Amino acid sequence: MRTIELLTSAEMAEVDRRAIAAGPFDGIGLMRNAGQAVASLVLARWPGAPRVHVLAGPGNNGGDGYVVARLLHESGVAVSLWASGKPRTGSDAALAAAECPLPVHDLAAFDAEPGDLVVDALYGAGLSKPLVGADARAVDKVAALGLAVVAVDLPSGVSGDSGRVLGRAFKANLTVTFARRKPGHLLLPGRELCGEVVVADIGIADAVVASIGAGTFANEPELWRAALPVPAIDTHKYRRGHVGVFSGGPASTGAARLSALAAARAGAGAVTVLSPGSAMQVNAAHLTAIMLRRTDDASDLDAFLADRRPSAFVLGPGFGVSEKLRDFALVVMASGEGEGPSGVEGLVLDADGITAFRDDSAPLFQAAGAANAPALVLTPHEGEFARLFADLAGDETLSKLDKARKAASRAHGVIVYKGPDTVIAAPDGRAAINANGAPWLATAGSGDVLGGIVAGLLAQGMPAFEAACAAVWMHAEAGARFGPGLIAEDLPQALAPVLRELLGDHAR
Ligand SMILES: NC(=O)C1=CN([C@@H]2O[C@H](COP(=O)(O)OP(=O)(O)OC[C@H]3O[C@@H](n4cnc5c(N)ncnc54)[C@H](OP(=O)(O)O)[C@@H]3O)[C@@H](O)[C@H]2O)[C@@H](O)CC1
Ligand SMILES: [K+]
Repeated sequence: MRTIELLTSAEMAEVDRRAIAAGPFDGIGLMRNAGQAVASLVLARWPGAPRVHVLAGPGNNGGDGYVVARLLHESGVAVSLWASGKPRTGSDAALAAAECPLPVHDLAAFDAEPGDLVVDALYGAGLSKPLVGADARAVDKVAALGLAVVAVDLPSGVSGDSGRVLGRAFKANLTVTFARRKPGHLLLPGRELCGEVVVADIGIADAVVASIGAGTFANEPELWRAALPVPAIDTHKYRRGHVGVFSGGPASTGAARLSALAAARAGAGAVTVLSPGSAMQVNAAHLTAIMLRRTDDASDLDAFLADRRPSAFVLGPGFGVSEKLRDFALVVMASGEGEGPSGVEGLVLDADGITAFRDDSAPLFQAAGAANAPALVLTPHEGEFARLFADLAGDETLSKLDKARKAASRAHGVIVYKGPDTVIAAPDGRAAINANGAPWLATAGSGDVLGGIVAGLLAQGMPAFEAACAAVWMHAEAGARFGPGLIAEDLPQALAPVLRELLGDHAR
């Protein structure tokens, strides 16, 4: 089971409540199902483990652990059961503990042999403080012995909401979670500590999950595939959208050309590099399918908007932090003023396009909030995010997900907060976490390509949140498939097979 909603701990608790109210399983019923799912995976994946150590905490995560211990014991596995704290009288966990015939050892005395397996059922959704004392010692001992770990719901110490480690955490080989994944399974460092994540069906109906109206998703094609632009048979190039990419001066034109190529590969019917006069020659020497137009000031841009009806822009890559950049951005964002929409679907601001607004973002964000304004998409990496949203970046209480959401709401735009766990957030509160990235993507010019893909999709009328999510996924997928040796120039070409697969029958 792998559906794309991600549930916070509060949402998961509410799902549990509603599932129990709807039946057929009560709390202990769900817990037995959860324990059964974990025990089955342990038996299937580690059939030869000489001994399984189940570490059980005081809450329902520990309750799952008592079920696992009992089922493995009933299957003939040698099981040692170690407890940290006691289940509360009358709780489901207390019932599960009462059903388990094994002796309970104090976790403080935890010991194991190399080759044994650990089932970590100390803390899950209810993690509320750092692991200390016997819990922390157990983490260290397991690491020192190099034991394989199966985590129940989450590796203990990892926050399901933020992916952060509270004090110390287990590093699992396999994490078995229930009903849906949680943000902490995708956000770093949580994702790395989970190992493989399996989502087990414990009898909670999809309709119950849907009733929560979760707004956080794993960024997978299911989220946006239906919104991908599909060219009609009778299409012509301008109906497939026209992207304008602003070029920097003569010594820094490459970034814009990378964006332009990527926009074209993402399906824009036409792409124009808007170049300062001083860089016309160098751009002309390097462009073939991409058009070129001299654009020195706001009146040149106005003329382009009027003559060529562009539908999306990329501004920032290689441009230089300047007053001119701010002017251009505000001209594009104001292009929706007047009677009806202008036909400009969106503006992607990347790199210098973000930095240029560091000291005065209000006019940009205000323009983005106006009726009929083109969609604003900002694609900051961590450093750029901190320049534009210093207060959010420095707030230790916020997860990366929270930060991106708050920034999107403030900017009235879509935020693509880049990194190995890129978060895409929309001003309406939706957010997605990307997890198909690869280290090869961390290469100069990679971000320019991403900006171009977003604009290429926007230009074809794809809604901004979906366009940003699709672009992030496609960019990562193309990079991951290319693998070692990847440079940014390879990425636009590498998009083609990814797009072909996504479009399926529409690609023919
Ligand atoms: N029907 C259901 O609901 C189902 C739930 N399921 C399972 O339940 C899990 C959630 O259970 P849960 O809410 O009881 O939270 P859990 O993670 O066990 O921890 C809470 C306890 O630990 C304590 N504690 C926390 N951190 C601590 C620390 N660092 N050091 C020491 N103590 C610490 C905390 O103390 P407190 O915060 O109250 O002081 C409290 O006593 C979920 O992950 C899934 O596995 C499945 O069975 C499916 C059906
Ligand atoms: K756990």
